Amino acid sequence: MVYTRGSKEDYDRWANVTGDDGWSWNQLIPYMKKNERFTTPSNETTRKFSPAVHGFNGINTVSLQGFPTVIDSRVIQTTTELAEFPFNLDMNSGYQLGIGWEQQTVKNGSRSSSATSYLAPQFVSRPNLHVLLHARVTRALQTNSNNTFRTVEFVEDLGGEKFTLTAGKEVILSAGSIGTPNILLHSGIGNSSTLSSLGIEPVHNLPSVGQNLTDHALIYLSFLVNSSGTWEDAERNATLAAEQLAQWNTTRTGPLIDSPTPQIGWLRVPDNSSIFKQFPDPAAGPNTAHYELIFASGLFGVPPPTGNFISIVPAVVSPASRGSLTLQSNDSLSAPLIDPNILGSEIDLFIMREALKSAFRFASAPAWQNFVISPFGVNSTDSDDELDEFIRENGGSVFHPSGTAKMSPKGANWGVVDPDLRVKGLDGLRVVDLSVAPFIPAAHTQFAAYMIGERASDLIKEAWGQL
Ligand SMILES: Cc1cc2nc3c(=O)[nH]c(=O)nc-3n(C[C@H](O)[C@H](O)[C@H](O)COP(=O)(O)OP(=O)(O)OC[C@H]3O[C@@H](n4cnc5c(N)ncnc54)[C@H](O)[C@@H]3O)c2cc1C
Repeated sequence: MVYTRGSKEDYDRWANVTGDDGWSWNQLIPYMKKNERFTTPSNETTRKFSPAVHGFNGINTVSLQGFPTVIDSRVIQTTTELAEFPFNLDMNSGYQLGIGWEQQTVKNGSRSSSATSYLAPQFVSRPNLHVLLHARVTRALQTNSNNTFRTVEFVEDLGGEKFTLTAGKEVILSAGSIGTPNILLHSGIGNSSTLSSLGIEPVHNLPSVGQNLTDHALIYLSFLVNSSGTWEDAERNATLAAEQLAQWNTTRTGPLIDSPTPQIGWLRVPDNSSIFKQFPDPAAGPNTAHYELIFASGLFGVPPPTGNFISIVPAVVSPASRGSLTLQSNDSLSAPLIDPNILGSEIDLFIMREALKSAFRFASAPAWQNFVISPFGVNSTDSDDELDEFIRENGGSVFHPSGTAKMSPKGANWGVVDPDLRVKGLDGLRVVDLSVAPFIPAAHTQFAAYMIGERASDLIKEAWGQL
């Protein structure tokens, strides 16, 4: 439900690297507005966002926090106390740096998603749209000639009969950053020699398929606090939890109407950090975050038997590390091998360590006096080695896999799709999902997925003379 766009520089980098200005921030603005229906809770004023940068008539609802938490005023007060954490009225303006109110894809207290927006009942009932439930695509197949892939093979029961469908115009593959390269590889589209060694007939040599897997790493960092009113109250009290759920079920009010993160920060390590002597800056530009701080009034995961907690969760948002997705067998229903390689690059570990220290500094501002007791499970005085151990023991993913079928300029000998999202060198097959992102944006990634979908719909209409 976290709705963040990233920086203008993130998308301008897409445009630069693909040679297609249509992927730049300014060119994507109409799609941002087409996607977004910004709504404000009735008690809200403009003090939490900038109306100028939002769409109010789109399809997917974006809103602001609707229920207060015990951290709200303290987070905002800290932005007036520590200069390194400036307030940013609207992190979705294209300039993301600073601390501000989170925007969330929530409509009237419930999650707004592609299922409730683009596939809402009035759309899913269109006569020219057929949704097959429980169907799993196994491969794209050649249709007529070598270079044309307009046929899709799928099963309805795992291991059951295989069916095929052939599209009149083209096939749009939208299986996500894991599913899409998995299907392409089983179709013989990938690194030909690797596919041969697995017993898959190589059909089209595209070594970049499954490479460039990029994700955001996080650490669930919590602090013991001297306060009630955090999630743990309901987690340890079944009656209170049942009351909150009943309130949400009956009136869509109460603490369960929001995403868990009322504020977010986007920050950079200092430009003169020693690490930049060894590594280039992985961010898209000087106004793009290296790391994020995610604020929450509770501990993520199962809480210990006693104590109340808040979280300041650091995440590395412009990572240099790249993982990969490969196959373990030629069985198109077997799971792929995923190597996330999170924090695999030394600079990502450095940034995560600095982000942890930044979270400690944030929690030591005067605003948190007599509230924060101590970090939980780690000490702010720990050495770099101890922090690295804490990171390695507790690191995880923000669940933003991207880039495994990345775009490259037309004619490039690397990449998987052209800037119009057609698979390089093939006819009839287009990829429309986050796998085409050449770089992961410094943002939670649903927005980028929506932008790819919105622009793709125009590219497809244009290709078929319907724009
Ligand atoms: C737990 C979690 C929390 C997240 N929270 C946020 C958040 O708060 N904010 C945010 O911005 N982003 C969030 N994200 C990230 C965001 O959901 C993704 O970046 C986004 O959904 C990617 O869109 P996509 O279209 O590329 O892929 P997906 O949304 O993954 O869509 C791919 C679809 O293809 C289907 N599929 C895959 N393989 C096959 C196959 N072989 N046959 C048929 N169908 C197939 C899948 O079932 C899926 O429905 C979260 C992700 C996760 C997992």
